[in-house]
Amino acid sequence: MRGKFITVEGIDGAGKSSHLAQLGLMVRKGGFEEVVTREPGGTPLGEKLREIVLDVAMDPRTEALMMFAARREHVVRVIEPALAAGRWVISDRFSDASYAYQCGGRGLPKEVFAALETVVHPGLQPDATFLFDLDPAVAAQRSLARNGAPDKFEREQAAFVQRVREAYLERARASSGRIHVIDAAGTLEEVRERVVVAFSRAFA
Ligand SMILES: Nc1ncnc2c1ncn2[C@@H]1O[C@H](COP(=O)(O)OP(=O)(O)O)[C@@H](O)[C@H]1O
Ligand SMILES: Cc1cn([C@H]2C[C@H](O)[C@@H](COP(=O)(O)OP(=O)(O)O)O2)c(=O)[nH]c1=O
Repeated sequence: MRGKFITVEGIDGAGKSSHLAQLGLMVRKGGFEEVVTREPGGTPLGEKLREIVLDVAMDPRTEALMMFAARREHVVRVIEPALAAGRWVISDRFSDASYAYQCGGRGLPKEVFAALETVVHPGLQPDATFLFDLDPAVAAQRSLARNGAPDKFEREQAAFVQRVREAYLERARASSGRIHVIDAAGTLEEVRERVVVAFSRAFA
């Protein structure tokens, strides 16, 4: 049987990566094998593209094309083969991130985004997406506490992050059956409980 495709989304610092292990655990409890991956990245070429796109300032369409170029490799070499083999794929971000960051954040026209989706992953959408929603000010605090220099997106102004958050929520309203919004405020344990509930609901 074909595996399920799960994605996690949210503004930087919302806390989504902290729950990948929990999602993997729940997949295994269900008797399936999981593959945990990320975007941009997930393949050798995708990781090289990631280094550039998270570092260099560029035209919004160039940025979108690089995200989708990395995504094409990821879909063809990792996601589709794993799903076909019955594995469940858990990806830290996918196309909803392009909608939120490139359309919401950078103002990329939605028709351009829709065209790229059609070219890059026709007929493929996640079976369930968990959107970690958090006040940008709290997310910024969490990011500050994390080690490492901030990348190009993490250096963006508050207004950019606010637009990204709103675009995510707008997409969640339009795809309410697929996108499960998780309140990411509170302790790790409180959020983890919400993840367990949302996962059970998604795959009931
Ligand atoms: N509920 C939480 N409360 C406090 N700190 C958190 C919480 N969730 C995550 N963190 C911390 O915030 C930082 C960002 O979390 P992370 O999962 O990497 O976010 P994201 O993947 O969404 O950018 C990490 O240092 C993480 O340990
Ligand atoms: C997948 C994707 C990510 N991004 C951005 C969002 C993030 O700021 C950045 C990398 O995501 P992420 O791996 O979540 O960053 P971190 O490891 O620092 O938590 O790329 C886009 O702008 N468009 C996309 O399509």
